[in-house]
Amino acid sequence: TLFSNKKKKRKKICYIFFIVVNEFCERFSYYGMRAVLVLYFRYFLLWDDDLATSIYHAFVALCYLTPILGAIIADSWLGKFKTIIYLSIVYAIGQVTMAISTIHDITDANRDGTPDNFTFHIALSMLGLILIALGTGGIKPCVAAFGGDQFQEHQSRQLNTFFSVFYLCINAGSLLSTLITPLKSVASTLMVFIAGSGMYVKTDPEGNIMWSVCKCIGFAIKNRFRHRSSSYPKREHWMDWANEKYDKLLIAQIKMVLKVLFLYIPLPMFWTLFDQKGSRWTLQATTMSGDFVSILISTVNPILILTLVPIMDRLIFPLIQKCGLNFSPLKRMTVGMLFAAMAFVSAALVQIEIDKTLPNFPSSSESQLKVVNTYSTTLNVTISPNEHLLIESFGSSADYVTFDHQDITVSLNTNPVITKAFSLIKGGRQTLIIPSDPTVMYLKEDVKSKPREGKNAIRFVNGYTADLNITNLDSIEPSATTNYTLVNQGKRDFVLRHGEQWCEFSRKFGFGASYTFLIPSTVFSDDCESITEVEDMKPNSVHMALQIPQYFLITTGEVMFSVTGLQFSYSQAPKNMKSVLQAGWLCTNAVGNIIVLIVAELGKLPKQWAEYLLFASLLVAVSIIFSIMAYFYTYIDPAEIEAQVRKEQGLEPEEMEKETLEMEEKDEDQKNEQGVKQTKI
Ligand SMILES: CC(C)[C@H](NC(=O)[C@H](C)N)C(=O)O
Repeated sequence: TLFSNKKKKRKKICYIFFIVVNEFCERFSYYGMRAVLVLYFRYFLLWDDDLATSIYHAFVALCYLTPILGAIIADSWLGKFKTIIYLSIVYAIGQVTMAISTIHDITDANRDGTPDNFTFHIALSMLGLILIALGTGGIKPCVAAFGGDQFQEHQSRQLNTFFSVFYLCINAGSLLSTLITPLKSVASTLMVFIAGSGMYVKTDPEGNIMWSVCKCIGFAIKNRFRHRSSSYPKREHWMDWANEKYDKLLIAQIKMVLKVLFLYIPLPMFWTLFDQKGSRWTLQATTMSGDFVSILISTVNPILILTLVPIMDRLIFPLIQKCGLNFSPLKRMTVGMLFAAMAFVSAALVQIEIDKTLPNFPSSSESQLKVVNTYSTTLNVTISPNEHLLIESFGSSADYVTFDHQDITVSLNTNPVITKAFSLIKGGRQTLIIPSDPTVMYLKEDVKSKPREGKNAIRFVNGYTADLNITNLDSIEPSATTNYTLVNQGKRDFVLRHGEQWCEFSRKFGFGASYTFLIPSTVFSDDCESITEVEDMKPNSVHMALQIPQYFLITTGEVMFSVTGLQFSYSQAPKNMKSVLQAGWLCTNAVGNIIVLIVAELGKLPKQWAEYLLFASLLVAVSIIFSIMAYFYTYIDPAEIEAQVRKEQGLEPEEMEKETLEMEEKDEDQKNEQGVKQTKI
């Protein structure tokens, strides 16, 4: 017996391995593709930021809505195993379609590097994304529930460990996703999953269960309405009004599912905060300094998950249990929400620090102006009505001057005095460039937000007497100013050239600054030494390491909320509705994403820190509501309830046991048979 038990255990570990590796590969593919999706929209389809982010969030939301479809297919028709196989094929076709849509040569007849027919590429990529959403979302509830199905009722501890390992694999896949191409991983997902085929415990679908559930609920509501008069005796539960027509077992199962789904109503708020990691927090990072921006953003969450899940499972939760505290799943989820709220408080505090260092940008009714003087002497600049600036040669005004009107007149104390009228841009920042011939002074538009991704915006004013060529820039005419170019942090070299003459100019950049470099007429004679720099925008000074506490808090929250939610959704679902409840759980994520899309993108508060605090307060309020709902929730053992109902229906426990035994024996025979077949092959 001992030997056969050990053998069974080893076998189980083996086929659980196939399932978790399958999840690893799938998440690898999904996150790998997701990481480059916004870039594809921005730089291939040439969409603007807003459209790219909206379509991205809509795609993510779709990926978490399609689980309902997958669950219906699995529980009512194909069973989980076949659903995973077929939808994985759809998934792979989606990835191939998406990959084809990125080949610009297909419509680039004139070979200029730009596709000629954007509509074709957009249509193809949208089709690809829909197929991917169908594939990834469709299989998601099935894989988790299918993994859970491999355990027996008494193995609740192992089941919890399975879900923790399952979650670890999700995050390991997400972490490594940038290293290997997504396409290969979809193919390997399928192969890994099929490889374990002969070993799995496969539960059969029980007819069109979803249709029966809907009909049963519909009947209960109709019947209740028909018997609304007080002369009819009350029933314990409104679903009991379906007793006349429907099987007691089905009604009991629906009650279990509805109870859990009701509990899920407040949960999307957690995901609303969680999903802003990828949007608001990423933007926050671009206003900070530190040279690990991209690494931090894409890897900190999965790395923390990989560390925190084992710590929680092996240390924190057992310790809490040893202290005699009952840290039930719903309590864990509430605490998880509070951690997420704390993460947003931490983000707000960081934002307040950042705001102290940010430039004072103009409001929509104001205009800002700076003056740069490349004339040969110091100038007295008067901007009507009463702004007087003294600006040295090859220098600039100390900071931007803010005007609440747009029409200004500028006078220079040259001989004769030069006066010129300008109209400033409302809500904009501009620089008045005074060249060597001040009569042609002109306005140049400046950046009015922090350069993206911590880059630096730089431009050059040519005070040299002839055209100049600068590395990576078009040639600049005398007195002209280049447009901004974005450069990365670190030391950058520029070579300035005019005919045979050249000199090299080096500059070390921080993060998120903006500079105007003034090139004097002596540039070649002093080997670029005399180039002066005007700081239009200071580099970021709040270090990105300050974001670590908020990532730590939200990930701790995720471990408590998400891993527990996954286990809870499986354990509280009746046998034939496991995937449906997994899908319901995933839907809370979809709704959270939709809220981000609507509330966070449209209803922006003027102060970012205030928005963070608002979200934190909302989540605290929601977690209080959830804890009250959880207080009234009684944990159930679905198998026990089902057995009890069966017993009430007259099916003797011995018969049931016999039935179970027969099924187990059948399963074992089937597996042995397949094992023999495989050996023969
Ligand atoms: C959406 C889920 C929370 C889960 N994501 C993660 O675990 C992230 C990577 N920490 C998933 O199933 O992708």
